[in-house]
Amino acid sequence: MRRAAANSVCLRCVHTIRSRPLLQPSVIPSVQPCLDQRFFSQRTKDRPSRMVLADQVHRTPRLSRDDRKPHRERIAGPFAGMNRTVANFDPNRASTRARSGDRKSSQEDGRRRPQDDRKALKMQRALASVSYNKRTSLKERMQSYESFDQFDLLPALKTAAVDEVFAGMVDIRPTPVQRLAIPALLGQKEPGEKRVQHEGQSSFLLAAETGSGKTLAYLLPAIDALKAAEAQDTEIQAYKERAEVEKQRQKASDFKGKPFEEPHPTMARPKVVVLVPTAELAHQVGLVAKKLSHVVKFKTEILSSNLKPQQIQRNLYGPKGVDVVISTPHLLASIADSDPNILSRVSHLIIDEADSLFDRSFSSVTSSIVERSSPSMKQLICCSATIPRKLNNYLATNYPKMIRITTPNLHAIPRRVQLGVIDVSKDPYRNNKDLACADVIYTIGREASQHENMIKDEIDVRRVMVFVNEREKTEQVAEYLRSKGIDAQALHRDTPEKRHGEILETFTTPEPLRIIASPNPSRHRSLTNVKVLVVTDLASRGIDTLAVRHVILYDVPHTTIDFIHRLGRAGRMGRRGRGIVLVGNDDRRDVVADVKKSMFMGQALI
Ligand SMILES: Nc1ncnc2c1ncn2[C@@H]1O[C@H](COP(=O)(O)OP(=O)(O)OP(=O)(O)O)[C@@H](O)[C@H]1O
Repeated sequence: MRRAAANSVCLRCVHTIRSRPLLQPSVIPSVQPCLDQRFFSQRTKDRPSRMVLADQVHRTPRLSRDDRKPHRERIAGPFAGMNRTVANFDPNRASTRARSGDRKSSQEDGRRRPQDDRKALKMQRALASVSYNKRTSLKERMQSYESFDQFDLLPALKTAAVDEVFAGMVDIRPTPVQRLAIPALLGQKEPGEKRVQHEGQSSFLLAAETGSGKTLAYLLPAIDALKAAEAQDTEIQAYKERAEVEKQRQKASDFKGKPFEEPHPTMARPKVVVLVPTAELAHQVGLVAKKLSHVVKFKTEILSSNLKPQQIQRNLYGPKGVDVVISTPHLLASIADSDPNILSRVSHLIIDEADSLFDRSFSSVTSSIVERSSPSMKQLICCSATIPRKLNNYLATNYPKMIRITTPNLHAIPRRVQLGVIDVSKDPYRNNKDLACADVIYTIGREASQHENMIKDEIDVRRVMVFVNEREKTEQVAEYLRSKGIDAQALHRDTPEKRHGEILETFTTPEPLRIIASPNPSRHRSLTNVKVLVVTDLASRGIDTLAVRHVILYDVPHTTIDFIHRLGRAGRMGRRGRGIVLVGNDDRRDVVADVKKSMFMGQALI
């Protein structure tokens, strides 16, 4: 039977022959010249008795001309053109100067970089630049710290990070910003070495790409310093001793006195203060701090405008004291107005999203907190994924000795995030951005259902964020999407604060989201496997949307800074992501083209 089957094999089809490894050419009487002769000659010569592992797995096989075309290019729709191996920007857009510069540089000096022709971005000049030499030298420095064990942190703090923050994760290594920042903030020179204590005040800038683990990079050394100071604080030690004596006394069966109610010396006097621009971010950073405090004992309070004044009062002035406060600047400044001593013990002041907090709407209030904390402050840490030129100049003027820690990929959107551009002025959208947006979301849903992960009757749900420039637009777009059967919610500053956390939770939880597949799909058109959040920049900064793979930029962002933060909600912590920009007639196509080009080249935005 096998012989008969072998004779009938189409000899042009190598796959068929390969899929029958027992088939030998000797049993095929009519071997045609179109067969891959090497395949057969090798098999007859060596006749391996068992399968052997390929030794050229690292090499991409040479493909035939047709196969070389990337898969994405062949599909129509919003994702067409992604995953390219060549850039699809127009080479004619390069300025004549840049083109001649290119030629000259390649002729005269092969090592010289070609001229940067991203004209539209140059006009904006929003971001401060970091030289490429600096970026390369950083890469070398980062190699040295390969595990959290090499940091001179309290052992309990390392355990807390691994067991609580990274619970369930394997092969945990510090991220680039953690490799650079943790030793610098600790005062540690080499891996495994003990730190050198610095006297006086020092300031740091932590600048690293979105989703790169900046929160732990500043929290771990700050908590470490907090615990070290606590161990040396005679007032706190004396309090602990009194509390212990009282505890033993109360354990006695004949105890009749009052319980120990002496307020802790740290009551309303935190040592670590983290300032963030939004209540949502305060909550997120607070959760990380609370996870650490499960192992290393310290008290964290999250102050946000969601809380009633009585609650804030109770939390800050509770008898157990407070070590770490995470707050928005306005709220903390208003508390400091009524209790000027609240900032009197601050040793570590961290300004997360520093470019926002030193921007117009926040700068005076942020500066007032810096000033009030200054007498006791040991470290001022400014942290951001984007350093605008304005902030750069401000810091250079006010903190000339600031230690600047920047990662090699600062201001670059990771290459694992792909950018697709849809021209909504063309068919089939004809300037209907809403329709284009719904179409993209349906494509995401369809694509997901093609490799659906069906567990019992459940299906995986994709989470998509849609960014708009104006808050009115969030409701409008969400309503349109809902009318098309898409599960969309809007979030903006006027959304009741209590609902913010609830709405965001779907997008911030890293757990896979599954829903029960309906056995009788509704006759109305509806998309069940995608959840959409239409939002303004309220959710573009810091919010850790690990599960989001798709970001739709409904409006073209005003600056490269907004591009970085909005696209930064996808592709976090080494994951892959996709951004889709909807470009209309009134939008800056040149800016979008430059951003796309930069992303393709892996260059920093400027
Ligand atoms: N060393 C690590 N290994 C794996 N995951 C990590 C590591 N450090 C942090 N993470 C996780 O990475 C995610 C992103 O971290 P984080 O929110 O600190 O990023 P970020 O740099 O502050 O981003 P953004 O600029 O957007 O605010 C979090 O879920 C965090 O738990």
